[in-house]
Amino acid sequence: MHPHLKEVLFTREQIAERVKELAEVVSRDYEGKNPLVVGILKGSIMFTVDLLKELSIDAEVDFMDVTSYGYGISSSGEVRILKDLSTVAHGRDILIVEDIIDTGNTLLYLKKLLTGRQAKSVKIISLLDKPSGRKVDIDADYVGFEVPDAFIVGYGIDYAERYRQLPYIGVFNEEFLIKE
Ligand SMILES: O=P(O)(O)OC[C@H]1O[C@H](OP(=O)(O)OP(=O)(O)O)[C@H](O)[C@@H]1O
Ligand code: HPA
Ligand SMILES: [Mg+2]
Repeated sequence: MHPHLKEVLFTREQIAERVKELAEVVSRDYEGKNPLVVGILKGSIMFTVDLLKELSIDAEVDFMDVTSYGYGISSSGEVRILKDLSTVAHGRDILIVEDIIDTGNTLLYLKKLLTGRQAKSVKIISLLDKPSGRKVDIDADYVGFEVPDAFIVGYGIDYAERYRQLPYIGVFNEEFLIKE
């Protein structure tokens, strides 16, 4: 385990197994459709790629880069678009792929934005859900695991841009917070 982590919550193997299960459910639900799978950068990089590999249906992929945390461990509340979709959302079945829902600010913003562009449907899949963090009323349609009230890192998820490359998911040890 990385020395800046307090504990590992999900191993590489547990994540792979859960991603496979989620992909089976998604493939069943989108049978005969050609969804636009939208990975939200940067946190969902690993989940988006691993999920795509397990889908048994045709799908297209695109990415949006949005951010609201910057270098801290609490949401600024303001969601900023750093990169928009390259694909037209109008009329598409969109599946937003997130790594974690915490306050819900990011997903509420994205769901409103894409619904406003007249997507045919907008659903959300999030690998992790932290219900204790929620500040706005939004939930994912598909969730991999619930996580406790702690700052999570690994498998794409960062603190101050670090730890994204870890193949497992764990709790960040706040003794290693960067002090300004
Ligand atoms: O439910 P919320 O409180 O909005 O938090 C969830 C979002 O916050 C993180 O993104 P971040 O802004 O850190 O960008 P990043 O993915 O590039 O790290 C995470 O990847 C989610 O997108
Ligand atoms: O627990 C978290 N860890 C990392 N990034 C996050 N963004 C929202 N919640 C988290
Ligand atoms: Mg982040």
